[in-house]
Amino acid sequence: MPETASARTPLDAAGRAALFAAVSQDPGSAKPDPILVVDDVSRSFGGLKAVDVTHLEIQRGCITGLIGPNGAGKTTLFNLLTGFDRADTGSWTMDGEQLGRLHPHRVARRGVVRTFQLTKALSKMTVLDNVRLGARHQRGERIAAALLPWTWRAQEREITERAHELLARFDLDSKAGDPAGSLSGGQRKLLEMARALMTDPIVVMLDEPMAGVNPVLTQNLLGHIKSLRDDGMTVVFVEHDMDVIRDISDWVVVMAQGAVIAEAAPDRLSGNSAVVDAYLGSHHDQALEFDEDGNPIGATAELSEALQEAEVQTLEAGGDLSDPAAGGDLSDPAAGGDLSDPAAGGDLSDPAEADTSSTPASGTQETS
Ligand SMILES: Nc1ncnc2c1ncn2[C@@H]1O[C@H](COP(=O)(O)OP(=O)(O)OP(=O)(O)O)[C@@H](O)[C@H]1O
Repeated sequence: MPETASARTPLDAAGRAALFAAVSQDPGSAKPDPILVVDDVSRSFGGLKAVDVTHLEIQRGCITGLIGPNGAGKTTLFNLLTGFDRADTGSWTMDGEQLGRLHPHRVARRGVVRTFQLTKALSKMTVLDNVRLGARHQRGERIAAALLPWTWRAQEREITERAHELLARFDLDSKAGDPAGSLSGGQRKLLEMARALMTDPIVVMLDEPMAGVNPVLTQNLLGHIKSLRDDGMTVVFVEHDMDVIRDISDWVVVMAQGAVIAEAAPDRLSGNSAVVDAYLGSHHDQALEFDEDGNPIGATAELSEALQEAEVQTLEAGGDLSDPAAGGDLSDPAAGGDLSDPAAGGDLSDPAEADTSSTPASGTQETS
């Protein structure tokens, strides 16, 4: 049996920062105490190599954010590591033990669980039963146990008690008897987390836990994710919102086109040229998108955020944004800045050289 997460002492913020102080930003960088280690994992769909990760180490007891443009391979990597899909090549270990090619419930028994981008709550089943389902295959598979009613009855009782505890933890206890389909999007995310915790996991992988969640519940969810780390668990999560990434990640891994292309502490991300290149590269032929108030949305928001960060870092580093002739206004899409040619506006991959100052509108909103 794996060591349970609750048996481990969590690190405080200073301890976590110290852990990463000497870690390099190179893709695949070594961590002081990796819990998950991935080697040469690849997965293709037809001619498309969705995942092609040479080496990746996930630090124990911390929150690692996994970011990357749409289609970068983040969900596919989650699927591979948790047994929901089969890798073409490669291996990965948890605490030195091979996890590759195990079925999801066996991966869960080794202590690695995941949640899904689209929540899988069975809508007609009660909230309580959905959480109880998380305990499937936990211990009840053994034939001897199944033949002894008092054994499984005791186990059923334990499972129900644990499910109630978790529902209380995630503020869902009052909904225990309701059909899961009646929950809001955010409450379903909480339900997913409660279900994932039924096996007392060591590593929790959350696929876009904030997607579709209203801002009030987002804060609540963030608190819950931090509490997993406080309980000694290792968390890996996929997220698009950079504010969320900065708020809760101890370390960030960046994927693009299937590969890990960079790693960094969250406050160093925007200064990483590979990261800015990946976002620019992936969006160069997409139309920019704004809501009716002119605020960037979707991929455009990610791009805008990366560029604004580059701008801030340039200023902090004593750079000069004052020469309008040198570049378009990349921080204010409403001004009609042309993102098509980074070279024309200074090198955005290098904040020290970037010039993101204002110019008159050029009129285009295409990045191609
Ligand atoms: N079952 C599948 N069949 C065919 N192609 C797939 C399949 N699953 C994923 N892909 C493709 O693999 C690539 C990586 O997809 P994946 O969903 O892992 O990316 P992602 O980084 O999670 O993207 P997003 O942020 O949009 O969720 C994409 O081009 C996707 O279309």
